[in-house]
Amino acid sequence: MNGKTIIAPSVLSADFSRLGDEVEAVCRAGADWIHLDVMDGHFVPNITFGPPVIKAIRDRTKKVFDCHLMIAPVAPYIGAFACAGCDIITVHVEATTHLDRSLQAIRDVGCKAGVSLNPSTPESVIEYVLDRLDLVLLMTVNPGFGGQAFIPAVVDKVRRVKSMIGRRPIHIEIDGGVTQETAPLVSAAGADVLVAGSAIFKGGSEEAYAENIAAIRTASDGAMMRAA
Ligand SMILES: O=C(CO)[C@H](O)[C@H](O)COP(=O)(O)O
Ligand SMILES: [Fe+2]
Repeated sequence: MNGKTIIAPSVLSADFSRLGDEVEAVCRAGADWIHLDVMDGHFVPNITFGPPVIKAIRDRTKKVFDCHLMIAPVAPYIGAFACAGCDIITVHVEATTHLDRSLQAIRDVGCKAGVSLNPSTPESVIEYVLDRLDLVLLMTVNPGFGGQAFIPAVVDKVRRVKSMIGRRPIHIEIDGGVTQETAPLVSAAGADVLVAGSAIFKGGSEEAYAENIAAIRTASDGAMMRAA
């Protein structure tokens, strides 16, 4: 995709006791999308929230709800996440036996379809589903927790995915350990959507969120322009 970096704060690092207010604050602070990390304690060793919580915060903003499903099985729940108000639904290739069917099911409920790859998963798994995809999410940490260190080996995978998708209108999203230091690495390699949790919610105030978002945006937009 061409243009400016899309910043998608992960509410995993927000204050859950004030989740609706946090969503409003980070939107006012400059968020483009809201990234929602759904974890089941089975596919990943952590549990977060599901459709009722997403539905409860849906009316706090009109911004895109970017839902990252770290659950297995995932197919039976796609309809519930669409009804809760998600705009993009991303499934892990490692969590679905029938990736093609899951992606089609996401589009059938009117959402954009994404696939996520763990750091060790080769990009070849998406070769035959490119026409069913709106977004590829490349994990730069092992999924399950916020605040982990960025895995630099994935930068090469970003370049390969960029080359695979060619001129198709598919977003490349990076998730895990994104900071103003690591953002330029993936933006230069072709990523256009950056998820960040701890690097955006640090500071705990709307002013801090605005500064944190601006720092990542400046670093990534600069790298994207230099690479163009
Ligand atoms: O999917 C995720 C973890 O599985 C989160 O989106 C990700 O870790 C964001 O948190 P941080 O920016 O703190 O790494
Ligand atoms: Fe995520």
